[in-house]
Amino acid sequence: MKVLLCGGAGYVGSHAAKVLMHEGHEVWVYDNLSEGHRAAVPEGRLIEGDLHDRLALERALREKQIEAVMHFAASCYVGVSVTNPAEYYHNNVVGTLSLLEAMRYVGVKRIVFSSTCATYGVPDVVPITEAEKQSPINPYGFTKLVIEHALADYSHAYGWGYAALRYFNASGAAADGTIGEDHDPETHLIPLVLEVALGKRKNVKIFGDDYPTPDGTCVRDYIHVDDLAAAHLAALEQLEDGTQLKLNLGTGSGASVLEVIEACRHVTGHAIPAVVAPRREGDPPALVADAREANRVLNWQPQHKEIGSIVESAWGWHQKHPEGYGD
Ligand SMILES: O=c1ccn([C@@H]2O[C@H](COP(=O)(O)OP(=O)(O)O[C@H]3O[C@H](CO)[C@@H](O)[C@H](O)[C@H]3O)[C@@H](O)[C@H]2O)c(=O)[nH]1
Repeated sequence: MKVLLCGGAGYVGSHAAKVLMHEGHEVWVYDNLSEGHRAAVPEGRLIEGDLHDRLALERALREKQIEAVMHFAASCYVGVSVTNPAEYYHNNVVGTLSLLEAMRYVGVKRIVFSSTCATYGVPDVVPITEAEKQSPINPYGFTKLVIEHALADYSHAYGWGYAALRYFNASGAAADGTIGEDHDPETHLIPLVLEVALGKRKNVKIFGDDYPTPDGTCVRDYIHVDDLAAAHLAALEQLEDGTQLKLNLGTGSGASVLEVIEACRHVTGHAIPAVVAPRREGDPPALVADAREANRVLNWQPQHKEIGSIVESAWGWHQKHPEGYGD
């Protein structure tokens, strides 16, 4: 299938591109990437452009005869979304509507959308099923939920087939060490902890140790980025007119901030000093997926089930690329 990956030079998108190409799909990456991230895009597959440039998107869809879109491009920091919501509504809502309009004009009716467990807010029941109420507690989660609603409406009105994949915490790096996680600025826990191991930071801050969790620190469901990529492929292959998939992508088990730091100490052999800091605004105490629906519908199982193996793959990338993509 001919597939356009919006934001395909980013962390999850680049891993999905690799998996799709491996399975014989024709991949095009549409991205307004930074110089260094060119290394994350397969040779000759890049179309440079902005999500807000609807005409450029239409051109890409038409010229490459795209049959389906995967949409990864978004601002994705929970904390920043609280302090700078304007950026989040602009990029994640306005930008995505521009993409959906371009698809509508050109007649592309299949989309796999990167949604998030942040759409659930503070869940009533953990592990979280897809039946949980969606009541985000930060702007990031709201912007993703808005698009989930738009897709349901587009599917109903225009017959689109879509999958909203609610990622839990994407982590790890490709097994061959060629691509990995490099955000600017970096705010994600695992890369930050590994930067301490690399000597790039003095210590890691633990954002709150007084949460109602077993050790007082926040619990998250860390899912390997290659497992996310495999789920995208499976979802793409299921899309038909009117398909509506809303699925949690997680492993089904959680790790606390302290457990992640401990796993990093074990894998790297470094002491990794940690200091307790105040809670970060917008953080729910525990987010763990009930991923049985995705396992069933996509016939998909995560291969990495332990935080240790996820950290190992991330450490492989960080050791080889201490400056990330170098920009
Ligand atoms: O220096 C740090 C960074 C993070 N944390 C904690 O570590 C956990 C994980 O944080 P982070 O890696 O920033 O991920 P989340 O805030 O959980 O958000 C990620 O996971 C979401 C789903 O929950 C995705 O949708 C977002 O895109 C992605 O940023 C949270 O409890 C943070 O409070 C720290 O204690 N210290």
